[in-house]
Amino acid sequence: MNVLPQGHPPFKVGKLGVLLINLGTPEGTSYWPMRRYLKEFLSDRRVIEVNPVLWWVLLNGIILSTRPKKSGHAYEQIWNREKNESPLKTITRSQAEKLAARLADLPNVIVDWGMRYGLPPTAERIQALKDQGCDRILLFPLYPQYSASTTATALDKAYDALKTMRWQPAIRTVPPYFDNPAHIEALALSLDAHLKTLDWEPDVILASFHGLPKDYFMAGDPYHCQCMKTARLLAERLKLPREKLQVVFQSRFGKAEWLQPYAQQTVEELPSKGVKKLLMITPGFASDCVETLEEVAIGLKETFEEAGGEKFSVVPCLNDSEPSIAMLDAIVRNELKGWV
Ligand SMILES: C=CC1=C(C)c2cc3[nH]c(cc4nc(cc5[nH]c(cc1n2)c(C)c5CCC(=O)O)C(CCC(=O)O)=C4C)c(C)c3C=C
Ligand SMILES: [Fe+2]
Ligand SMILES: [Fe+2]
Repeated sequence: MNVLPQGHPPFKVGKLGVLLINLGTPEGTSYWPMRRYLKEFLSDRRVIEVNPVLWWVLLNGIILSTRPKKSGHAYEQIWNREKNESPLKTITRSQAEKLAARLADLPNVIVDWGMRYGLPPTAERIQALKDQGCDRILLFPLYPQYSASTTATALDKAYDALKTMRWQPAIRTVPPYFDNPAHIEALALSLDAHLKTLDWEPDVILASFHGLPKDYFMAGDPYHCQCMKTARLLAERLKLPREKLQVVFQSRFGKAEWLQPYAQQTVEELPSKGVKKLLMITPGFASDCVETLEEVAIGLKETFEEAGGEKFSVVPCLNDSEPSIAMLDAIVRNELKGWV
């Protein structure tokens, strides 16, 4: 125990924090919670890079009056009613809890989780770790592939919080893990396990990643290349022929060109090319969310069936599965070297 001179302010040190940071999610599906979430998200200059004055007018004049209703409807379909929260939040919390249990043999490690947008805020969780005596913190943005619109903004937000601290903890950040063997292995195990639950063999497996405006790619964002590499390594690991595992990009927002091929268009065209049995996997999402559970599992299923497809299934994201927690555990232990 520290013996402090009289009048010395109390402090705690000697612990190590691991903070999982996910994107964030609305607190409810009705207009105001949806609007609050979308406003914070879509006001981020890392996400929307268009002219700020023009964007302010568009966002406040049009998007925030129409999008909350549309998105709220999508969240309604997938809401975790038992906990009254979005699945992204339920899953991220569980990932942190299970990771903490896996790391229990490491003395002094505290695992926590926070969100870039909404609750719990990253700043609050960094402060909570600091208050518990974490003088070293490993920040772990839960995005396998790096993008300025996800990884960088999550870290910016953490640095904003550090800027306000008199006594900052030492910081490490987890690099993107798109090609980490533990990640590829977890994806392969989950795809294999899912295939075993089907009584049919897919004609094609579509790996669907969240899209990004093409301009961001042209400006040097490595996201596209990292997605392609994840898909290639997964196909190689499973010894799948090249044409069996195809890459598409989903969730296009707005009218600008995004990374192609578009998921919606590809899924619509596949049945006319003889693909009647389709399996989808979403290796860019660490946790199931509205984009995988509603857009893919509900929306793209409908698209495929309406276009003449017969069988459709989606592999769940890695979530809090055993292979996923084993992967997080391996990544964290590697990044903590020299600290533990
Ligand atoms: C221009 C807008 C957007 C960019 C760029 C963008 C990049 C991007 N997003 C993810 C991961 C997720 N996005 C999610 C939801 C979501 N994304 C956008 C817009 C952009 N994303 C919006 C408006 C929304 C909200 C839902 C909607 O209104 O459609 C989510 C899900 C969150 C949840 O609560 O479930 C994730 C995850 C990545 C990986 C990415 C860039 C590579
Ligand atoms: Fe997004
Ligand atoms: Fe590339």
